[in-house]
Amino acid sequence: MAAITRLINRTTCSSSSVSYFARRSFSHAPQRVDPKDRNVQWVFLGCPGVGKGTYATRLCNLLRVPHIATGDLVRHELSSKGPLSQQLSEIVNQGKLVSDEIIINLLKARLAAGEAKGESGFILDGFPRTINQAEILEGVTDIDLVVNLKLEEEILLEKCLGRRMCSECGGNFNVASINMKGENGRPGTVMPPLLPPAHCMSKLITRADDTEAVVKERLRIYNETSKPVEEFYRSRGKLLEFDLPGGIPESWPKLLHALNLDDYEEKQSAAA
Ligand SMILES: Nc1ncnc2c1ncn2[C@@H]1O[C@H](COP(=O)(O)OP(=O)(O)O)[C@@H](O)[C@H]1O
Repeated sequence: MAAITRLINRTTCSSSSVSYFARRSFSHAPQRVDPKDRNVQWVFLGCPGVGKGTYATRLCNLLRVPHIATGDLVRHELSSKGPLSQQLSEIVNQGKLVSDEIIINLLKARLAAGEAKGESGFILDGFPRTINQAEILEGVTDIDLVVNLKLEEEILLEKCLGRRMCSECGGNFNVASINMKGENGRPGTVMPPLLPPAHCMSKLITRADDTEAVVKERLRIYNETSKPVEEFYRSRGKLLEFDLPGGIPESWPKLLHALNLDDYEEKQSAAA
């Protein structure tokens, strides 16, 4: 983690110098820690609404690694009303991507804070979202695995519109009830709502960027800008494609199986 923070530290001048540095950093590769001697370094990819945050959080709790979501870093910056917040709110509320430079700075600060606490490993959620970001990451650290979560676009829209957050505890919920019939050999998808406990019910808020127009724009940008990141990792043999079969009870065990972690949960609870 120290190496990634040090190198990202030097990538903050402009997006063109960022990619220049990313390329250069290959020839000055830092000492990379053998995967045996550190925790996992994984990336979660997927369209808005697919559930990256939900599954990444669960895996982070299981594997005891930090969940680093760049969307959370952006929202935290927005709510802090700091110098960047006005600029960020305009970008985010239009469904656009924040510049690579800003996002790298936020990530750098998050990694430095983690490093100070002695964190090891991570699951990145929402980063990288451009080829430039993927190159920067490749220039500074090893990514072991990239999980690409997939769902039908129709479902993604409904799920984004159903997202709710408790303004008090920060818990994430979803009021959408998905019941999509199967057709042409494709199985149907049932995803029951993920309702909050009674004490959160009156405190639910909706993200300002979860309106229909903004979600459609985010999906468009994902397909145009972030989809190539899938190919970036596919060509390096690191991409694990995972079609979500349904809601959490159905998908979670299958995801653990796909990650060769079937017994991990039981072993962890037995050891606790
Ligand atoms: N890696 C990134 N690069 C650029 N912008 C980002 C990145 N991660 C997050 N953002 C900004 O934060 C917003 C919210 O991100 P996130 O919570 O990951 O949303 P989503 O629901 O689209 O997955 C994005 O629409 C974008 O404006």
